[in-house]
Amino acid sequence: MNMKQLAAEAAVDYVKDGMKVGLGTGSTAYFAINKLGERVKEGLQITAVATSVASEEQARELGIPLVPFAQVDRLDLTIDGADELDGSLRLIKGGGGALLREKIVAMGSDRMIVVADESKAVRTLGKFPLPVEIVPFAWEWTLKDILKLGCEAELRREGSELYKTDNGNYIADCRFGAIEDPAAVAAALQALPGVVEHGLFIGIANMAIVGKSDGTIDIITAKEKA
Ligand SMILES: O=C(CO)[C@H](O)[C@H](O)COP(=O)(O)O
Repeated sequence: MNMKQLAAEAAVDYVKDGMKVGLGTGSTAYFAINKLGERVKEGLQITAVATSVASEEQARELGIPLVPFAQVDRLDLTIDGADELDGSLRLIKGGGGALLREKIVAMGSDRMIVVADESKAVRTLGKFPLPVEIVPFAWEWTLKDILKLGCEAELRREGSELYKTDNGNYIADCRFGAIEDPAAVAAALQALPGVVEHGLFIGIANMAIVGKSDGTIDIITAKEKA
């Protein structure tokens, strides 16, 4: 079994009858949603919300019951991937462009389980360019502000067009190099008016399940959320 699938399916074991579940986005979350679909067909009773149009479509095709946000206050558990994770369960997310919805859903969940293959586990965040969602209005100014924070950054493209998120915004992919102080970078980005959200997830994940090439998994846990 591939490492992403291994991690994703192990995470689905934590989903129990009656839970409200957040569905992540990306190729690892894909395996989790697929497994959840199988378990729903076998009788598992859950409701779910999705973090992207793609995950919503996948869930709908599999018959996973989706609920409008208006009908749910908090989720029990979100399962989502990551582009990088460190030993303190700090994450870089947004490689798939869904970071804003992913952060809203993860922060509205009692628990977040991150699923990843072993290539995502790093000592220091920052090799993967940090995705930052920015509004299209005056994006040139916002990009200049981001560059002043000491990174190299460029707007993500999709073919000849600028990439647009499910929310109609742009993504600036920012190369800070090794991010020694993720909280400081997060605060600096959040202070910029054109920044909608950044892909640093700090103090949000409770557990990571990492699939390894030898067919085993590593589990990294953090303190429960306050
Ligand atoms: O943050 C994400 C999407 O916005 C994904 O979780 C992240 O990019 C990991 O993706 P994959 O599981 O395909 O490697």
